[in-house]
Amino acid sequence: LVSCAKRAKTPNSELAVCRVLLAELEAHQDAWPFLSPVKLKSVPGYRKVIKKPMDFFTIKEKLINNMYLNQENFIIDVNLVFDNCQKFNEDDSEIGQAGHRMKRFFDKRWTELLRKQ
Ligand SMILES: Cn1cc(C(=O)NCCN)ccc1=O
Repeated sequence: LVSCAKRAKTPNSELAVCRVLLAELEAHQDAWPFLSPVKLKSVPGYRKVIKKPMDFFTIKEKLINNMYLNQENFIIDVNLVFDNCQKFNEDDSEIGQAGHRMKRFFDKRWTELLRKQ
């Protein structure tokens, strides 16, 4: 048969990759600073400095509630976690180092997973 047009990627297959990626992020040994929202009451200055807090638990909730229309919106939120971390923490701090390691891991994995599609 004449080759048919490439089937459009259904949104849920795009989001399936996001669920796989998020599970890997949560399981990473350096994920501990990012697993839940930063406690604004117990971290002085965080509320003022970080305009758009984000964390892996919030991302999971948004995935479950279909609040991501595509991969791009998911990637934006994950990168927000790491950008917030770099803004608020010194690079040589425990949390700063964890953030850099998590970002490197994420960048590697989503290019691997997306290049495969
Ligand atoms: C990502 N991040 C986390 C914390 C924190 O205190 N997390 C609780 C770990 N149990 C503080 C600053 C920050 O940028």
